[in-house]
Amino acid sequence: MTPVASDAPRPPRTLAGAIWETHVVAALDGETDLLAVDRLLLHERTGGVALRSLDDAGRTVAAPAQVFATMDHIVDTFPGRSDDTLMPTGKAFLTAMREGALKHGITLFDLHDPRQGIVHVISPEQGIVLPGLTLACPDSHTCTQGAFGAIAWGIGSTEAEHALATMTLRVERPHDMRITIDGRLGTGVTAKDLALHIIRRLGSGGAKRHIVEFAGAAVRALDMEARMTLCNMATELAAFGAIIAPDETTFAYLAGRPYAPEGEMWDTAVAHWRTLATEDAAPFAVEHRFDAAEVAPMITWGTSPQHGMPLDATVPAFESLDGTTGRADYDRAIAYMDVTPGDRLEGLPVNAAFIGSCTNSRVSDLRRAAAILKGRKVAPGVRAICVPGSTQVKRDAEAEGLDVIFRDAGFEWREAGCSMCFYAGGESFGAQQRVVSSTNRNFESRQGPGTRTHIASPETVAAPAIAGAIADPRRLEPLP
Ligand SMILES: CC(C)[C@H](C(=O)O)[C@@H](O)C(=O)O
Ligand code: SF4
Repeated sequence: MTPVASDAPRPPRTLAGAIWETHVVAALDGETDLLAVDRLLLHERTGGVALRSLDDAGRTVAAPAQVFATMDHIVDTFPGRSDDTLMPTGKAFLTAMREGALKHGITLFDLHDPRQGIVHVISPEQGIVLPGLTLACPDSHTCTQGAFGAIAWGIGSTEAEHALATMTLRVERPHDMRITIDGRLGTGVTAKDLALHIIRRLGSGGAKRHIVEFAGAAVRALDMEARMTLCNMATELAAFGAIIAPDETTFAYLAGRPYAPEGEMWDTAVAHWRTLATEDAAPFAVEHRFDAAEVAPMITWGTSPQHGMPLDATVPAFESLDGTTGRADYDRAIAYMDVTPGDRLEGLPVNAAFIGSCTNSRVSDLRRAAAILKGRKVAPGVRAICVPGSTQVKRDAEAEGLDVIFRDAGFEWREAGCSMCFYAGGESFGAQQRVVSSTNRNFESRQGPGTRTHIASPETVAAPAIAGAIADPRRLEPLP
């Protein structure tokens, strides 16, 4: 028999393209594939709704062992927390999640479970996300988990219901984008600063319908927690997903995690994971290149993550934004944030500082903030809060004594959850309050009606907490 076309050399593939291909169950119409989903993650804010609706339709969960759920978005994070939510009318979400998980045999990391925490923090921590997998979750920051070399993307509740019932999803094939970051980040410059730098340049819609592969020497040099911060912020580029090729850093992080393979299975898995990389000459629809040496500590001045600026710069004039923000949006952002074009942000008094969220609440984030807080005190009148991303992070931080540093400085030390990253938790800083925050979104009223949010790295949040005004962590008053 004449050999068929499969003997023809296969065109080179991108990392995301290769993982995608191995998960196609059926090519549907046009650009849409039916994709196998290896892991489905749920949280109480959207997951309970999906489970209820599945029940109402008389369907069951296809593969409960591949579905994991947590309580994070609306849980009480006050010390010694109640078994409840601070969100008015929120109780129903918790109940639906609990009942649904129990009924369908889904593993739930409930309140008071040592594995509880923000979904994108606990999945890596537990070894649920692994290189080469597809992972979906009804939450927009799911691309955080692409840091492990997985295709991880956010879905809606209706899609979550479909995935629960079939472990497949209809997905429009995203395009490949590569963002290469050459060189090395400077001292005191973090993955968060890098992300804000990229978003400022490409705009908040800059990666729409793309899977962004982060590559280059500066990315290889990041530890897993920093890689997660970078991939997390790809959501603010409107990316479908973000991905980083797995390497020794990835394998070292995953080894021994509860749901990671063990023994011979681990060796087989790592041998496969080592093959997961973009092939030479694989085509990308879009390529961007950045020089890590040009990245400075960043902070946002406006109401979109694309409104970033170097911490020591001045609030940009409209004309300098190169068309990424329209005039009306610019004027509105300036008015809402009560900042003045041409002025520095440094020295602007703040009312609160928040360290937390799936972007920057892992132990390395808390460690770096604590290094600034050690021996110092939060300025009078500033409300300072630290919310570890998971109960495990909290315990690890406490084992190192970080909680003592935060508390001695005058920070509240909370239980794990999304907390004041967004208002749905039911707690707010208040109208016109200026907050520096290690979170990912500075939208109007994101942290409560009228609250003004400046996003930055944990160290750039710690410094204003001490100074009482926006301040550069590299230039704080020296300790006596
Ligand atoms: C509530 C949830 C669906 C939402 C999201 O999808 O991202 C939240 O996590 C957020 O960060 O705004
Ligand atoms: S920490 Fe914030 S951004 Fe992350 S999942 Fe929770 S609410 Fe969304």
